Amino acid sequence: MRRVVILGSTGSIGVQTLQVLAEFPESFEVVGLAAARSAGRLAEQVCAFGPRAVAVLDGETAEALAAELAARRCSPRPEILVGEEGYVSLAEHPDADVVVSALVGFSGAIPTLAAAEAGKTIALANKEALVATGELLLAALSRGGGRIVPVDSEHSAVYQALAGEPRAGIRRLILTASGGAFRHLSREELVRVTAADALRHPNWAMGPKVTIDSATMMNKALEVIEAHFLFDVPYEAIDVLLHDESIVHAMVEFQDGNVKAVLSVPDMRFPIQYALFAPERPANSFPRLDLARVGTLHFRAASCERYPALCLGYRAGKAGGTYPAVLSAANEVAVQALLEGRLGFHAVEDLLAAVLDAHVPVAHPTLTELREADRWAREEAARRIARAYSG
Ligand SMILES: NC(=O)C1=CN([C@@H]2O[C@H](COP(=O)(O)OP(=O)(O)OC[C@H]3O[C@@H](n4cnc5c(N)ncnc54)[C@H](OP(=O)(O)O)[C@@H]3O)[C@@H](O)[C@H]2O)C=CC1
Ligand SMILES: CC(=O)[C@@H](O)[C@H](O)COP(=O)(O)O
Ligand SMILES: [Mn+2]
Repeated sequence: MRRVVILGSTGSIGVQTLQVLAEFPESFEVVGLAAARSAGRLAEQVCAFGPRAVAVLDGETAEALAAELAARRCSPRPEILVGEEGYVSLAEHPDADVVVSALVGFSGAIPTLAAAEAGKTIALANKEALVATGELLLAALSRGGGRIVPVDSEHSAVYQALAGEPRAGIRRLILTASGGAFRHLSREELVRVTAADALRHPNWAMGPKVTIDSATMMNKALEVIEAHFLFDVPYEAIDVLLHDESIVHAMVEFQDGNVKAVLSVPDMRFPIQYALFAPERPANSFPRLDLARVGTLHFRAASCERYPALCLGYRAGKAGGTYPAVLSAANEVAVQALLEGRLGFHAVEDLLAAVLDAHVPVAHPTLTELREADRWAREEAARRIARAYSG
C-alpha cells in the first residue's frame, strides 16, 4: 500500500492522478489533497477518497470547503490546513510515502523542497519548482534520502529509457515538442493570435499555464532545464525535436548509436502511473497505442528563429544561478498578462529576454536569494508590461 499526498489535486494532473489511483484501489491510500480555491471540486474529492488532511490557499476557501463538506455529509472530515504552511505540512506528512507535486508555477517550490527534505518519493509534475530551485532541491533530496520520479511526459520517457543504463553510455537526450497551438503559423502571423487560440493545444488537454507555454515553446525551454537537473546531463547534450503527434515523448541516443524511445498515446495517466509505481508496471484499462492506425509519425528540427523562447531556456540554463528562476517567474507574469489580454502573444519572448538582460545574478543562491530573485523578476516583468501597455 502506497500512501499518497497530491498537491494540486483539483488541476489537470491532480484529477488524472486520482483517476490512476481509482484504477488501483488496493494499492493506494490518499493521505492528503491540496488545491488553491476550488472548494467544490476538492470537497468531491474528499468525499470520494477520504484523506486525513487537506490544504487550501486561504481562510475564505477553508470556510467554503468546510461548508461544502458539511452539506455533503461525508465522513470522517479531514483536517483543513491553510496557505503555504498548510501545503508544506502535507508535503512532509509523516504518514505519506509519495508526494505528487502538481501545483503550478513557483507556488509549488517550497512544498516540493519540504517533501524532498522529508525523504519522500516525489512524483514531479511541477517543473517550475525544479527549474527555480534546481541545486537546492537536489541537495534537499540527497539530505532527505528520497527520490524524484518525473511525471512530465518527456522526462518520464527519458527516465524509463535510462533505467539500467550506465551514465557513461548516454550521448544525448532528445525531448519532443508538439510545436503548440501555432505550429502551422509563421512568426509574422503571430501578431494576430489571441489567448483563446493559444489555449487550443493540438494534442493534450492540460491546465492553462502549461498550454500557453506549449504555444510559446517556453514549456520546452523549462523542460530542457528540468532535464538538465533531473538527469545531470549538460545542455549541449539535450536536444529538442518537433514531433506533430506527441506519441514519441522522448528519445535517448547512446554512445554506440543505438536510440531508445518511449511511446504512448498522449495521455498523462501513463507517466503518472509510472511515477507512482516505478519500476513496476501493473496492467491498466487506459487506451492502447495502435501504430498501424496512426500510420505516420512526423519530425522536424526546432529553430530559435521560429521559437526564440526555446533558446532563452538554453541561455538561462547555461548561465545557471538565479537565471532559471528569473526566466520562469517572468514567464508566469507574462502568461497571466496574456490570459488577461494585457500582453500580445508575439511580445512574450522580447519581454522575457529583457528581464534576463536586466537581471543581476547570484551564482549559487540560497532559498532567500531565490525568493528575492523570483520577487524581482515578477516586479520587473509587470513593470515592463504596464509600461508597454500604457503606450
Ligand atoms: N496538465 C498536464 O498535462 C501537464 C502538466 N505539467 C505540469 O504540472 C503542473 C500542474 O499543471 P496542471 O495540472 O496542468 O495545472 P492546473 O492549472 O490544471 O492545476 C493547478 C493546480 O494547482 C493549484 N494552484 C494553482 N495556483 C495555485 C497557487 N497559487 N497556490 C496553490 N495552488 C495553486 C490549482 O488549484 P485550484 O484548482 O484550486 O485553482 C490546481 O489544483 C504544472 O507545473 C505543469 O507545467 C507537466 C506535464 C503535463
Ligand atoms: C504532456 C506534457 O508533458 C506537456 O508538458 C507537453 O509536453 C506539452 O506539449 P508540448 O510542449 O510538446 O507542446
Ligand atoms: Mn512535457
